[in-house]
Amino acid sequence: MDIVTAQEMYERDRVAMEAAGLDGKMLMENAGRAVAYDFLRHIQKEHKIVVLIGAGNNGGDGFVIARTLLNLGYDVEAWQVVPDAKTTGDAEAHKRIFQASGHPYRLLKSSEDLNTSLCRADVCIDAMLGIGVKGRLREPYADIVRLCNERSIVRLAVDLPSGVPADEGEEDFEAFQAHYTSIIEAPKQSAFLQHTQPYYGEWSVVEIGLPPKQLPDHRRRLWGRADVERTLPGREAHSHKGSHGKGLVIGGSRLMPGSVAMTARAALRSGAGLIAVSTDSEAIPAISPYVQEATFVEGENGGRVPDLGGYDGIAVGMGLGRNSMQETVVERLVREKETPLLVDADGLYLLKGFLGELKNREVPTVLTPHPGEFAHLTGLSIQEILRAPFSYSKEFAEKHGVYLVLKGPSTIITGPDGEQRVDVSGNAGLAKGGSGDVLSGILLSMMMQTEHVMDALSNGCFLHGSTADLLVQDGHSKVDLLASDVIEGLSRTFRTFSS
Ligand SMILES: NC(=O)C1=CN([C@@H]2O[C@H](COP(=O)(O)OP(=O)(O)OC[C@H]3O[C@@H](n4cnc5c(N)ncnc54)[C@H](OP(=O)(O)O)[C@@H]3O)[C@@H](O)[C@H]2O)[C@@H](O)CC1
Ligand SMILES: [K+]
Repeated sequence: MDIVTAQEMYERDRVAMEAAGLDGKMLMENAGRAVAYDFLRHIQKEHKIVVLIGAGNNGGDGFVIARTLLNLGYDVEAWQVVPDAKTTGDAEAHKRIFQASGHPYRLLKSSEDLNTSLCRADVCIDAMLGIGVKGRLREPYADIVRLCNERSIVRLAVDLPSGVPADEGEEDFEAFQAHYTSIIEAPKQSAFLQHTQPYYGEWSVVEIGLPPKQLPDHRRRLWGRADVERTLPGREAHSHKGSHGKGLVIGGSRLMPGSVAMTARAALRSGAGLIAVSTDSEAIPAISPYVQEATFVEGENGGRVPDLGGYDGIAVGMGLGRNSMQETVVERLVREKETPLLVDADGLYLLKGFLGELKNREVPTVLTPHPGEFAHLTGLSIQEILRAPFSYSKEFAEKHGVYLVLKGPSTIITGPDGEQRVDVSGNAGLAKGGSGDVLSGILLSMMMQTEHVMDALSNGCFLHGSTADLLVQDGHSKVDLLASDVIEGLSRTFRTFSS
């Protein structure tokens, strides 16, 4: 499913109209009806429903929604919150159809009148502003949004909660706080940002009849279960351990043996054929009982860099430490040109001095920062990154020729050519030490089993997050879930794909 900016959404509508001969009124009818039927899951016949209608096309959708619900026998009061002269074009045409169907609407004169209606209502549908919003809400919208947010009422939003910008980059706004949003045709960037996503509540997407084959490909999409089903590699009957990749995990230290142990075990649990661990010799006794299947290479302790030949993939950085000897290891790995490399945690910290050399690598380099680590790599603040993660990821990945996995509740995976995928699986149970180490192991394993790196990374993120989701549905809670539980839970997720 594509993720769009406001501009890209307008472009899609334009293409649908030009290439397929659809017109704006038709699309509005499709949108309003699809949203109205989508809302039926959240409303009941005895509910009193208020539909708030703005001046633009989002308001036009509101007239279609109100008419559809009234035709179905629901108790609906339609409120146009702007003077009549403000509604024009397709929205005005649908207002006429609404009236011709025998339905009256109310015009907002004062917010007290509306407040009286809201006091009696059970459900409020926000069809005031959608992707056309610019800047902070003006009156009367700001006042109405405050009234709605204060009331204990079911709040449903059409396309976007009014006031929420469609695109990333905007921080100064006030908005309708929806319990549920019915998004038209494609989710907008703001459905995935930490500061805007909470305004959507739960959401899903309704289809309005745009011709999929003619639409521009903006190369930014949500990666879901169906995509994983399509691209996850199977296991051939005649395969052997060498067929699924021989990986090297470099990291861990005497005081931090667990991280690298989890990476190695997660890689094996997600299908890697062989895993070697290069670590401080003093850490080996702590790691080996946890991953009996791994072999060991005496590692960077004392400045020794392990022999890097013969591996299909290398992951470095988990529990590695940050001193000059470890920096030498990272430097050498960056200059090594034959093996795909994944860099995480301390490895990212040490990588900063060698960013300029990444472009020279001839095989994939994958960086897996959380926003704090990405801030260190870019010199930006965490807040700046969270405000515009799509743009900063794209800029960085293209500039350095790397794959970037920016971790978070919505993980953004960006390729060196700027393609982006978003994974929203997972839950707050993953906000614990060790989660990143486990993800690195899964990603290393996926990279060794799938030639298409974007698919490997997207699938790896999905396996990690959806395992955590499965575990909190059955057996665990978000409080007690440990990163190591996710490793052991991977088998359950794989079994859901086994056919
Ligand atoms: N064919 C299509 O395109 C389809 C579009 N569809 C639907 O249309 C929606 C997009 O419609 P849109 O472009 O008319 O924008 P919309 O969100 O209604 O807002 C425009 C109004 O907002 C006002 N306004 C702006 N900022 C403001 C502020 N800060 N505070 C207060 N007011 C502000 C602005 O006023 P102005 O600045 O012009 O005075 C103008 O009146 C989209 O989300 C989807 O729901 C579907 O029907 C499918 C087909
Ligand atoms: K809205």
